[in-house]
Order: sequence, then structure tokens, then C-alpha cells
Amino acid sequence: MATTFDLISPDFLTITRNNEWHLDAFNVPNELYNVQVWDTGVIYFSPKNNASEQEQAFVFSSAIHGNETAPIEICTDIINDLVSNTLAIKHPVLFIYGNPAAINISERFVEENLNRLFSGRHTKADPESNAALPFENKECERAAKLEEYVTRFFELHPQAERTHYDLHTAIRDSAHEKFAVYPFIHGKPWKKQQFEILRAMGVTTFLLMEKAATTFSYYSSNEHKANSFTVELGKVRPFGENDQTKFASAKQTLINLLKGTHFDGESFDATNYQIMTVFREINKTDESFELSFADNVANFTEFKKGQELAKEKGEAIVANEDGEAIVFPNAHVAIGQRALLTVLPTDISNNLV
Ligand SMILES: O=C(O)CCC(=O)N[C@@H](CCC(=O)O)C(=O)O
Ligand SMILES: [Zn+2]
Repeated sequence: MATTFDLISPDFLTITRNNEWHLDAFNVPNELYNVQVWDTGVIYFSPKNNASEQEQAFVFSSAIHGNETAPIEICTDIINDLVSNTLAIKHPVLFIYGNPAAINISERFVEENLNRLFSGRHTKADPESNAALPFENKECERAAKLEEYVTRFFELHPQAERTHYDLHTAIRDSAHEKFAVYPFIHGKPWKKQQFEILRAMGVTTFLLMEKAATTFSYYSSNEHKANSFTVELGKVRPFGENDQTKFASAKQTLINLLKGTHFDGESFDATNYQIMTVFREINKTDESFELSFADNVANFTEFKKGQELAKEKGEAIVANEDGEAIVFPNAHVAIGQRALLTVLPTDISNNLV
């Protein structure tokens, strides 16, 4: 019988990179886990003979943007430890490397930003017949497949609490090195336990979204009622240039979750956090859109009321409030997409559970 290492050789990341858009599914023999490769970049581990598998189910995704390498390295280390049985876990986990072809060209995406294609945005309907049109590009097809895999995973563990951390790194420096996007949860309470888990990862800055989005984390939150976050763990750097010490607590916390560590939401203390709400989403509507500040201006830099943030069609877009802070500025997005968020501190004490 083939051993695990025969089938996943030299490692799952390499197999993924060698099969950019598709890999036939196969099972991997393993002593401790049911291990199944569902597609390129998609690998499932479920502990054998373990009742705890129904308590929690985790999705850890990376490489939704191909050049964000630190999360890929974190997930690769954990996958390798699971494959070699040097790590014992209690809960099932689905790992996803989102965009292998974009990893190979060290770019955010190939044709279209994968993280704008979820919640059905991957598929367009014929305006006359309403029938689904063929996918416009491979990223659209991949987004549809990733939705299917996440659905399949959660359906395999119907009793489990669902959690999805979509791991990223940001294009710019950040005044708060690590931060997380809490997707819009439609007025439901924010979870203290999740804040505490993310704090253990080194994340104490949160951006609460105010509306539905086409991101992966909003998809799993809204569609599957998962505890979902886009987690920004640092700055984009090429493979080999990530300072592993900066990611150690994030990696260890992900491992601890899989091992069954319980995080106590009751230790939540708002003074440990910087919690922001989106004040404005500024979309690019014209090719003339340009930012009015330099590339080295960090995320969460505050602007004064009236200070220019961007320019489009010769018109200045200015801060409306003192303290409006910029996040994810990017003039190079497609027309119609978010080019900049501004955020303000908020108090969430009346809607926490
Ligand atoms: O640094 C940047 O400008 C982008 C980093 C990144 O990829 N962020 C995600 C956030 C997704 C969300 O809003 O939940 C993205 O833009 O897709
Ligand atoms: Zn990203």
C-alpha cells in the first residue's frame, strides 16, 4: 500500500503548485486521520475514532491572494505535521490554498480578484433566459468550487460549531501590525470568545463591516453561520522573507484550536482591543482614481477633516471627520471595486455575547 509520503510528495503545497487549477480527488492512507485531497489546494483531515470531531469544525484558508505568503507557510507547516503524524488534533479541519496559479506568479490574482467573487458573484446569468453563463475566467470557477468544498465540509460535520479563518497579509505597513475583518453579521452580537481567540493570535484590532460583501469570510459567515474572519497577519512578502517569529503565536493558536484548547470569552476586556467600524467605503468609479498619499502611509493612519484622501475625475475626495483612518487603500483595483475604506473607533459593549 502506498504510504502518505508516496501520495503527498514532497508536500501538499508543491503538489498544489504543480496543479494550478485542478487535481483529481484522492484519499491518503494515514494512521491517525482520514485524509482526503478534494482538489488542488484543498485537503481535509478528520481524526479517526474521535467523538470530539462533532464539536468544532475549522476551515483555514490561505493564498486567496497568491502573493500573501506568510499564511501559506503557516498552513503548510501544520499540514506537514499532520501528514507526518507529528501533530495530534481532535477536530476536523479543511485547509484551502485558494489560488495556486497566483502563488506561482507571485501575484494577488491572475485575471480577477478571487476575494470579490464569492456569494454567487462568480456566476453571471443570461439576462434573457436567466440561465447561468459559462464562467468568465478560472478564478470565477475556482470561487464556485471553493464554495462547494466549504459546504461539503460543514455538511460532513453537521453538529459542529463552524469556524473559518481566511488568512491574509496586507499590501501596506499597518499601524496595527495584525488586524481582522469581522464580516457583516446582520445585527447579531459579536462574539467575545472569537475576540479572545484572535487576541491569542496577536490580533487586537478589528474592523466591523457594515454590509454584505463578496469576500470568502462573508460567504462562510453568512451562508454557513460560521465564526468567520479575514485575518491580516502582517505585510505581504515573498516566500522565505517572512520573519517566522512574528507569526508564531498565530500558528500556535491555530494548532491549539485543532487540539481542542478552549478559549474563554469571559476574559474579554474591551480595553485590550482597538475596535473600529467602517465609516466610508470609497469605490473606484473611473480610471483617473488616484490616492493622495504615499505608498508608505500605513493602514490606520488618521486623517483630519478636510484632508485629501484621493482624487477622481479631477475632484478631491476628502476626510469628512477628524480621526478618519485609512485601511486597504489600493488605486489599482477594477472599476466599481473598493479602493479605500475609512474607519472610526466604535463601542460594541451593548451587542456582545
Ligand atoms: O492590503 C490590502 O490592501 C489588501 C489585503 C487584503 O487582501 N484584504 C482583504 C480583505 C477582505 C475583507 O474585507 O474581508 C481583501 O481586500 O480582499
Ligand atoms: Zn489578501
